[in-house]
Parts: sequence; structure tokens; C-alpha cells
Amino acid sequence: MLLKIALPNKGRLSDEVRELFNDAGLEVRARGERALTASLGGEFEAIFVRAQDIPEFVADGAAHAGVTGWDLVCESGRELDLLMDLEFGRCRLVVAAREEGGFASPEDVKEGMRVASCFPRLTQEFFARRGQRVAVVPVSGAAEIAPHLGIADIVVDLTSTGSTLKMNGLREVGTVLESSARLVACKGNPVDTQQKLDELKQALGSVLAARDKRYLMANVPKDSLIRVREVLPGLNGPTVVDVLDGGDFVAVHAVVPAKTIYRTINALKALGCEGILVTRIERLMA
Ligand SMILES: Nc1ncnc2c1ncn2[C@@H]1O[C@H](COP(=O)(O)OP(=O)(O)OP(=O)(O)O)[C@@H](O)[C@H]1O
Ligand SMILES: O=P(O)(O)OC[C@H]1O[C@H](OP(=O)(O)OP(=O)(O)O)[C@H](O)[C@@H]1O
Ligand SMILES: [Mg+2]
Repeated sequence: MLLKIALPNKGRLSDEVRELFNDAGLEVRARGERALTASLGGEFEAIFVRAQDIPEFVADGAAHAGVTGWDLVCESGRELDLLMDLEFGRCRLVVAAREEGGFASPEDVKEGMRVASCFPRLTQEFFARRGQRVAVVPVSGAAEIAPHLGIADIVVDLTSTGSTLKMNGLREVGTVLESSARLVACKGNPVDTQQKLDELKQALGSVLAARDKRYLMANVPKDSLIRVREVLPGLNGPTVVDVLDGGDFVAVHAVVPAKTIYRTINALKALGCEGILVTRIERLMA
């Protein structure tokens, strides 16, 4: 039996989801641009639907698992198994008010104020938890315009760079939720389904784990090896390999954080290392 995985058909998450699945060897083989299903090879089949509908489809068992924003999962109110954080689509659901409106924090929101949001449930819950009664104005997009149209006093909307809020003269005054893309599954999947989903999780996880790492190789003077160990801790300490006719040099291989690669290279050069080579890693299984 093919496992159906619900993926966003368009919008913010769709390209990165496809890229991640492709990198994990689950190549999206769609028959055309507008295809609604696609084979992912092996035991998986993708169904392409709106990111917003994915929590419902997965909770109802129309798909065995799905990838969508955590914000949409929470807004749906459906109980799902959270399998993994995919680390892209990072954004925050925030309370924002007009810059000149005199709001500095959610405490400044007064009884009965109108809050425009595409996330009416999370908005209602957020203010209810704080004992503030507000009137939620549900909108299906472009919530940022609502205060200017006079249909709301403040908004609860997603932000990442902050440029949309700024462009609309709004200032963030509080955070409702932190979000990113997540792999979710319906509760109570049978054991064999769970096993296949575990394999999917491992495949995606190994790609994510490799993304912020690099494989580094260098020829190291033998008498610098001890100090190289401090520069290249690696996963289990660096691998040391003999070089044919290498003289005083041996080759050292290690997995290192991509973020600090320039510092690592400079430190190796300072220790007399030569022939430094850095490559990307496709997958990393811990
Ligand atoms: N500015 C952003 N930065 C990063 N991630 C975002 C941002 N905005 C939205 N997202 C994430 O992407 C998800 C889908 O948003 P997207 O804009 O693609 O769909 P939508 O607007 O809900 O749907 P549609 O375009 O079909 O009406 C959001 O639920 C959120 O998790
Ligand atoms: O903080 P920023 O980087 O400016 O991003 C925030 C904007 O991104 C999302 O909209 P999107 O661009 O997805 O458009 P949409 O309203 O059509 O969904 C969100 O609804 C904000 O409007
Ligand atoms: Mg959007």
C-alpha cells in the first residue's frame, strides 16, 4: 500500500518541501505542473493540497502524513502526531498595532478591541488566556491593511523579515506563536505505517542534519596533529589517513559546522596544513 503524504501545492512552503524530498531521494515525479498527485518513488505518494487544508486531511486520514506550517496545525485545533521540525518556513504569529497607536505590549489591548486575523482561533485563545476579551475579525489574507481601513484596531499575523508590517506602518507588540514547517501524521496510525513514516523521518532528518555541516579534508604536518584535534573535533574526532609518499604529512578528514568554516580553514593554515578541501554532505546519519 502506498502511503499518502500531503504536501503544499503552492505558496511559501512548496518549493522547499519539494527540494527537501528530492534531496532525500524521494523525488517528486509529477506528471505535469498542475498534477494533484505524484509518485515519490518507493512506498510514498504525494498529494498536493493547500497548506491550510493539510491538518484536516491528515487528521481525517485522507493522508497518512503531511508537511505544513505549525501555525496552521495549531489553528486547525486538530490533534496530530508531530514527527519532526523541518526547520524552514520559520516565522512568528505576532500581535501588531499601528506605530502611532500608542501600543507597546499586548497589555495595551483594551476590552472589546477588534483584532483582524487569518488565525481567529489562535487569536481568540491568546487573548482569552490573558483574560482579555477582544472581537476577532476573521480575514483570509492581507490582515495588515485592516487597521488602515478602520475594520480592526490591531492585527495578529505572520511575520518573518518584518518588512510587510513595516510597509504597512505596523509595529510588533507581542508573540502568539513561533512556527516552522513540520512533518505531522494522524494519531493512531497502524504499526506498519508508523514504521514506514519512521523511515521517511530518517531520510528527511539525514538531509537536514547534513545541511549545516561540511566535509573537510586537509594534509596536516604530523607534528601538528595534536593541535589539529582542537580545531577539528569531528563527530568522533577526525579520521587520520596515510598519504602515499606524504613525507611529514598525513591526511585528516572531519565533519565540521558550515557556519565557522572560514575560521576553521584559517586555524588549519596557521598550523601548516595544506591541500585543504571542503565539500557538501548529502546526508548525515548520526
Ligand atoms: N513570511 C513568512 N516567512 C516564512 N514562512 C511563512 C511566511 N508566511 C507564511 N509562512 C509559512 O508558510 C505557510 C503557508 O503560507 P502561504 O502564504 O504559502 O499560504 P496561505 O497564504 O495560507 O495560502 P494561500 O496562498 O493558498 O491562500 C504559513 O502557514 C506559514 O507556516
Ligand atoms: O515579515 P515578512 O517577511 O514581510 O512576511 C510577512 C508576510 O508573509 C505572509 O504573507 P505572504 O507573502 O505569504 O502572502 P499572502 O498574504 O498571499 O499569504 C504573511 O501573511 C505576511 O503578510
Ligand atoms: Mg501567506
